[in-house]
Amino acid sequence: PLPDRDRALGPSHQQDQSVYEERHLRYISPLGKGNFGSVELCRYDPLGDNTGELIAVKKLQPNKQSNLEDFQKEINTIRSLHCDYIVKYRGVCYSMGRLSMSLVMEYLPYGSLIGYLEKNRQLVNNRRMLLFASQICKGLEYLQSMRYVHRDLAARNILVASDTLVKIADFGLTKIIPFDKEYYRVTHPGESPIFWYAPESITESKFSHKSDVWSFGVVLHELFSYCEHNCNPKRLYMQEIGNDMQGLSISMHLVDILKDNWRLPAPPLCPPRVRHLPQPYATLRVAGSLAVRLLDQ
Ligand SMILES: C=CCCn1cc(-c2nc(Nc3ccc(C4CCNCC4)cc3)nc3[nH]ccc23)cn1
Repeated sequence: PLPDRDRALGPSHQQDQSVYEERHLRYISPLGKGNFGSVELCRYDPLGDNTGELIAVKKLQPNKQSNLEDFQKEINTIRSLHCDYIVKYRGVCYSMGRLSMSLVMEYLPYGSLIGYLEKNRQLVNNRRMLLFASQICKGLEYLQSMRYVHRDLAARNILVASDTLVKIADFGLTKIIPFDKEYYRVTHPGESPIFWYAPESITESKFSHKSDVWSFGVVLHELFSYCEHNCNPKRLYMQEIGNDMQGLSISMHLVDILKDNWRLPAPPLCPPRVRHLPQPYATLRVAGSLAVRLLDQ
């Protein structure tokens, strides 16, 4: 491609580009589905010569129960986040005469952590796994410093920027904790990823920094299971709950076994020093420093 100086949009202009014109957006391929929308790979090519940058564009799913208001909250959330371990906001693209809008983000070439671990299992050793875990910790710690609760932390929502960098993505369920409280209570649980939820999130719809730390624990399990689909959290919990549903809802069965202190079994390949992490670490700072200390061993 042309050297930066010859491109109409210099790197600095591209960096703080905030409005993308739909007419210069070239659709390339689908990237995935998130909360409230689908994400596509596009090239923003104002010169029309294929030298434009690759971007990830999240479009609002028109039919789903989501609405433009929630999507705008998601855009405001991601726009306010500036952290190496959180996917970067690039701007917005209006269409249908500002009636509809899309969220433009940096494109992370390696995709979600699930696909990456399944494909690169040999490449990723425990040291690399702990590096990823410490990066997710740092991203979550930054979110906590901004009084955000992510509420949907799971390997499917972690993206891989390179062989040594992962980032937290998809802020569709993220909420700000009110200044006078320690938690956020959700009114409409919607389609909840209950197998990543802390007990109080299931029983009282309460979400806090501590419930995000619980979900981080489930992500650690996914990491050290290499995201193998036959030992993902949902499958392991459903096996433990058994098929004797006795009419009780799955979430009530799940809360029962958690209250009986049943926990996801440590993955077979999980190194002993990670297996016996002190339970439960109260804050991410502890979790993060644990991961870093384990790295240095
Ligand atoms: C967060 C999860 C829910 C929503 N979501 C977000 C994205 C997303 N993806 C990517 N890159 C990407 C790169 C390659 C592949 C491929 C596809 C074909 N098969 C192999 C893997 C997939 C994704 N960059 C992004 N930037 C901002 C968002 C975003 C995708 N889904």
